[in-house]
Amino acid sequence: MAVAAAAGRCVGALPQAAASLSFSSSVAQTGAAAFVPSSSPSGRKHSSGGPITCLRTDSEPKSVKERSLLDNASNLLTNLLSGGNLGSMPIAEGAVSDLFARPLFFALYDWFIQHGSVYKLAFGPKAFVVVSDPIVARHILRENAFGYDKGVLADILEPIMGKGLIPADLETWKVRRRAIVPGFHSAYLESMVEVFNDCTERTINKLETRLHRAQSTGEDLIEVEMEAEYSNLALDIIGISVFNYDFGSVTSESPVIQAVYGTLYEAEHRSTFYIPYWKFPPARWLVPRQVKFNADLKVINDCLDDLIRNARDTRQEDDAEAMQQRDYSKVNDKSLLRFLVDMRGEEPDDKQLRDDLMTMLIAGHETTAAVLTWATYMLAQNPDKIKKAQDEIDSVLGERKPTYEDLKKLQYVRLIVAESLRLYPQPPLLIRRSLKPDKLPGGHKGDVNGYAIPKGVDIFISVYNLHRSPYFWDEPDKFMPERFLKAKQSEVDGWAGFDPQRSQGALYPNETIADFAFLPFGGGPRKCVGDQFALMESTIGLTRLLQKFDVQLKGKPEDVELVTGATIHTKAGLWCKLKKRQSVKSVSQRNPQLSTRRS
Ligand code: HEM
Repeated sequence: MAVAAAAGRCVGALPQAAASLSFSSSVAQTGAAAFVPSSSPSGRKHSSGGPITCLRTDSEPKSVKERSLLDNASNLLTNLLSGGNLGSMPIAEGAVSDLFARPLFFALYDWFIQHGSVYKLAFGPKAFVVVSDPIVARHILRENAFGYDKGVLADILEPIMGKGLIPADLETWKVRRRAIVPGFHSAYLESMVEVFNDCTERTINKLETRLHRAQSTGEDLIEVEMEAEYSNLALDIIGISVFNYDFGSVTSESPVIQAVYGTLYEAEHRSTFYIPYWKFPPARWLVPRQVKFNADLKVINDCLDDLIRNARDTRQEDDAEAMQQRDYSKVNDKSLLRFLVDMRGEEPDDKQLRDDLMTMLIAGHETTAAVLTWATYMLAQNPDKIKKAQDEIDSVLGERKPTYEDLKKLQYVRLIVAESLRLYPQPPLLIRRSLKPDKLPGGHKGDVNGYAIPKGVDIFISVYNLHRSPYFWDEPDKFMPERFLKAKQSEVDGWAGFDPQRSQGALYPNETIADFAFLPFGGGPRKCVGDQFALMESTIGLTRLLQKFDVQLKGKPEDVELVTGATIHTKAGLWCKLKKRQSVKSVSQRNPQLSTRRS
């Protein structure tokens, strides 16, 4: 199933009709979308050992002189209605028309370089603050985490995820987070390796079967749309591991799978559309896509309700600690749903459980598919990195599948996943709204007195800007998984620098190591609950692919267009050429350098 294409994913560029109707609320809406930088903003050159390719951009930011009446009117309105300046905070008075000519993400990066790490976006009557600095991000996400909620994002996601962790209000969040986090215990994660391997095996088998068929007609390669393959793989994994339901989407199609993709598509549409017309009750019956969305939601909810009922009927109540000690190799249903239902002392109602499952389905699916897609995209442009990863895989695994212990040794593959998340963070923006007045630190090159923030201000932490910041990364646009092996001294007051020693044994260079300059899974109390899970499944997916195949892009890197919803993905899929790898080297032929380094 060509998911991306079939779903007709929406594009970062915003609908013109909507744009002309209402600009003001649009930024709020689009804030939830991750705006994607295309090629090089402000003439900035992307380099990655090969080009880093993004959307083609057909226009440059407008100078003040070139702004239209609409641009000027919008900026005036902003200053009048949002109280003008937020103290000394720089204002990015962009041209409204810029937004419609190119993805906003470009503009957010340009303004970051122009105005600094914290600036106000002067579009429409509401104030939006864009943060591209680790010191400020650390304040919002960790030091004053409970001074903020999810704001716009929660508004958009609530109809789909209800009171699931992502959009949940603080009270609900505290209760559910306390219940869900213990579910990702080490015995569970270890047992999931088998699920990751089994699901990946289906994808590999499918590709090998296609390749054999091609070989019988004299071809030595196949062309595969990898984004769709990864999307199916991630869906199968999340179904089995979270609620013990096998979508079987790698090999088949079903109404439930269609409904899941339909719902994901709608979530994305809502995050990129200007006017929340779906809040207008008759839209439910009058707008065909809303009719379809509600039908899709019913299919999924019915399916989840069945699974919840079944789990309740077979409940075996136990303490969380006792469940964490279970011998998971003997447990039949290892899913998170089983854990949540069996746990003594937690009695969530069916609606809450359904919201939790739906949240995890959405949070854990597209993100993983996206990181695998961009890792493949970057690797395909860097054959030397493929070779290095394959040497590591051969050395650690030979031809067998990875175990939990092996994952620790597959360091280079894990760093490829991390580096792909640095260049293509999923989601590229974290969204918050201040619940009370706050004072943000000035951050690097900002006001030493900081910035006062009134209650109700919407904040976008641009993870994309953070991850590509020239102030915190050397050669920020270059694909260099090796970068994470070296410590980086800080030259910035208030930032502790990058130091792998700070979190020894971590599966990936986390926010502690990078002191919030690298936030692949967020940071603070609302950090991703599935970070280890996601890192492990992505590492296994990539390892198995590289173990079996050599990968090239089908077309030119620059032809792969980026679009965004909640994640950065491709407009027309990631078409690759897969060739069978020559058989794996024997142990004695392993790359001596690699063996030496490991010993
Ligand atoms: C590569 C894959 C993934 C990436 C890049 C990713 C990224 C993130 C990020 C950045 C956040 C923080 C959002 C914020 O602060 O606003 C988050 C939250 C979350 N993620 Fe993930 N995630 C991934 C996979 C998963 C998986 C596999 C699951 C579940 C099985 C999951 C479940 C969640 C949940 C429930 C939250 C909300 C946590 C809370 O608010 O307490 N994610 N994720």
